Amino acid sequence: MAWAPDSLTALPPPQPEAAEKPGLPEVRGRLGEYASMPVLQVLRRLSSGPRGLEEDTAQELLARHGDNIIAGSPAPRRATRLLHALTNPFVLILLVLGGVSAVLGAFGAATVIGVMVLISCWLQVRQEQRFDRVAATLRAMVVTTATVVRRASSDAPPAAREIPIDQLVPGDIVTLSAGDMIPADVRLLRSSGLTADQAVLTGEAIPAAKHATSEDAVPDVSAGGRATGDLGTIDCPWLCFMGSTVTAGAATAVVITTGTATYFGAMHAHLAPRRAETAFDRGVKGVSRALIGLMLVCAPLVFIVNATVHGVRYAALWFAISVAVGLTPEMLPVMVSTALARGARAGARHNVIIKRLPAIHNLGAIDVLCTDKTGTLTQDQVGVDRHLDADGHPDPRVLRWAALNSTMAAHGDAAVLFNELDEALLAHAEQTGIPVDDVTCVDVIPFDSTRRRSSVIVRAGDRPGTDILITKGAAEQVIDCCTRLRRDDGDVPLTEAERQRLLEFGDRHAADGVRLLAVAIADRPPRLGAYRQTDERELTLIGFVGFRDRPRESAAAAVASLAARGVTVKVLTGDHPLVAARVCRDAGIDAGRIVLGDDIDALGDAELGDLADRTTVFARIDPEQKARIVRTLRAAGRTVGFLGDGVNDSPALRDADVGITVDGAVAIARESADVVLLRGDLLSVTDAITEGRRTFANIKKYLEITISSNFGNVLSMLAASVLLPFLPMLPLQILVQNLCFDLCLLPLAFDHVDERALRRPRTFDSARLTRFVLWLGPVNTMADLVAFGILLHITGDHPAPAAQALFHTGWFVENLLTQAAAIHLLRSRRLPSRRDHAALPVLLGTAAIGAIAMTLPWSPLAAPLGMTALPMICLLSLILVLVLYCVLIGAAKTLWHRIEGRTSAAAGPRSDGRPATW
Ligand SMILES: Nc1ncnc2c1ncn2[C@@H]1O[C@H](COP(=O)(O)OP(=O)(O)OP(=O)(O)O)[C@@H](O)[C@H]1O
Repeated sequence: MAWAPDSLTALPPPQPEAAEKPGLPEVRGRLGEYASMPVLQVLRRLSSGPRGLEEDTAQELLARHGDNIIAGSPAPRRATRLLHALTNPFVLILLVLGGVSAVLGAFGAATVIGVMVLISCWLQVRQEQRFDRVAATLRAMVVTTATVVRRASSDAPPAAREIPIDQLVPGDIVTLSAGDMIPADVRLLRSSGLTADQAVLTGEAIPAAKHATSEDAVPDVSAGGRATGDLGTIDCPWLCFMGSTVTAGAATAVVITTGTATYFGAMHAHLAPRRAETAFDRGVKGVSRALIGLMLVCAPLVFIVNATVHGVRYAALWFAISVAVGLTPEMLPVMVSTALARGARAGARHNVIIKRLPAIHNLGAIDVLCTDKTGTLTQDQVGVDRHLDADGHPDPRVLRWAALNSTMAAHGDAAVLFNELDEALLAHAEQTGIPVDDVTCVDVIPFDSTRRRSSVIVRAGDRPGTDILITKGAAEQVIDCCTRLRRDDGDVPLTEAERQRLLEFGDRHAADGVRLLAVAIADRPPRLGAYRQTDERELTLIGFVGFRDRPRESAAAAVASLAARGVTVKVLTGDHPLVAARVCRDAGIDAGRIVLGDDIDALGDAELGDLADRTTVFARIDPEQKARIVRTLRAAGRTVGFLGDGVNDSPALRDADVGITVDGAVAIARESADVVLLRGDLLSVTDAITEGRRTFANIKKYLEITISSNFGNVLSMLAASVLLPFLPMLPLQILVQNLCFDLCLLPLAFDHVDERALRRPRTFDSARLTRFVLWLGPVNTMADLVAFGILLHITGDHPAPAAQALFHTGWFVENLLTQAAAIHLLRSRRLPSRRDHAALPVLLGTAAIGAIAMTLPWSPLAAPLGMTALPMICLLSLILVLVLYCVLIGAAKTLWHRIEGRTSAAAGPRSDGRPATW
């Protein structure tokens, strides 16, 4: 199913002018009209021309048409958010329990439950609003732009410049090249080898060929009996549509419609969200379901035991309801969104922009990072190092042909493909004074990562009547198309032995870290029709140009730090295997046996998954092979991050658990990625992963502490039901205590995290969480049982109702104090110390619980809550129980980590980087 690019959809509310949304038939009709007109008429209708709009006119048009955005996703109103919060399963459970309490006449309990619902919903609405604001701010830092040709005034020359795509207006002239997002619905004016990925609208993965009609030709609408409306469809070759992307080639086009009036705007409601459910969503859902299950088992059990032992059904029911409320983690959604928003803000401080907030969890869980080579392991400062003839002698003529190929790639005013190699060639040609403007361009067969070569066809003034085809590209790929070889004394046939020699020559340079492009040419008779890839044959090889890109100094340290964090780095490159090996060596990566793209096509998914697990470097792979490697690694149970910045990386960026790109990446890479690094090196990825783990560690802490503590309480209540002749705590008191505990746990989202928790990939593991709760919950109960014994001993002489009030108050105080202590004792692997202590918000939260416990029984609220002041002896005894609890829980936790550590060690070393459970 198609997905919608973020920069077009996740936008602020629509402007009034853009609010009227035409339907699909209307949009198609309008596009069909434009498609059926000659180009000049299209330009006249839009009051535009090939020199572009004047800036003032563009501003007027912007005011009239509104921003070029899709008015489909206004921020939900507060009431909608509130409704959403009310339908959260935890809140629904509370509402049901509150309703039942009210029907049974327990108005106090119903009121406290109502307060809990209100607080939980209010916090959730507020937190969601903050969450959206953080997400919008971060997205705004990754602006997608379009290249537009405009004039400052009517007599000023046209100038091309980048503007945010939301500023485009009908009539704007835009230039498109590989990797660009098509920013509006456009009619092509000129094009060269253009193909567009329209999957966003059609779901069809194979790019569609697009071309302009000749300048003033009226498209033949009668051909095939096509009505005007049909021309407004996706299939129309001279229209390109907002949201699709240029996969190859280049074009100049005029904007026909923008924003909601585009095809994409009309379709938007029917498009799928950006991504399906993530591992994080599934994890939160799984834990929520487990908690609801626990509550559904425990609460009836408490009711049955109480009703059987004491026979008081109503009281037992209220009590069971309160237990159920206590077990419901209604603050979980608030906690999760608070932690994610904090993580995203912290990431931004490290120059890491997290475009989709739930991706933070997946960042922390990454155990394999697949990366391309240029810009991550190298500095992306490519320079021409050598230019050699076919015999390996320096030859400036080869440089000139190669530079001509690069210059002509800038065909008309649109760059067909202009990557770092072309840039380096042109810079070098300029420096050395080699002329590259003495020919005219006839056609371009653009570069693509599967062919790994690009061709241009030129005419030179001194060779009238001949088209010269110039091809440059990966040595093997160009040599494959050659039948002759240029020598000083003339061209000779390319024999098999020569072919082998040339390939070995290429390998020798590659082993030295030099990217070698072969350059070949051929004369062709002039023709009217376009040139195609099949014309790249029977060429004459004239030589090679070699490039160097210095290794990034930080790469080795970054790779080592990723390894120390349990993340295996794999390099997926379209480059030569020996260049890849050299770059890896410089970056401290042991390349091992390098696997080539051609070797994996015959493999089934399972075989490839296995091979990918064992392989560090894949070379000469095309974009689909990159994506397939990522998919098979995921299918084999790995959590895969993919770091890339090119057009050829976008399928893999989308298929990875977390797509990571850099700020200077092509638009489609930035659209496909979840995370954008403002500083493009691997060290930023380490920062991003660490932030992901920190966020997840805090969510995990919240779950461990709240569930183990509540579970311990349930066990204590069951024990009390059997041992005591009365309920151990009043239902209302359970609810108040639960409310205090829940609120004081929220600051855990801002807590410090133990360095050890950041060392390994982490992911949701319900089984381990269950073991943790089953191990530590009963320790909680042990302390409670001691407290029960002491309280029974103290209350022995008192008359019954007063004794019960004292008992209830005593356990209320003891329970709150032990819960506050549990936050500090369980929040980290280590026991609290000066080096490892809670963050200030957590300290304040627990201080608040302590203060509530120590003041409530003496406050005016004591009587309504059925509490009484505690005698000093009782208080001191409870403090002793608290000390006992701290010793027990500290020992139990240390033992737990030891046993779990041993179990994981017995299960095998984790040098493979597989995610550790928490
Ligand atoms: N502009 C170009 N013209 C001709 N050939 C090129 C050009 N750019 C790259 N090539 C050739 O195509 C090969 C693959 O390039 P591609 O850009 O697909 O690799 P990549 O996976 O992006 O590489 P990296 O890992 O360095 O980012 C290069 O090794 C080179 O031989």
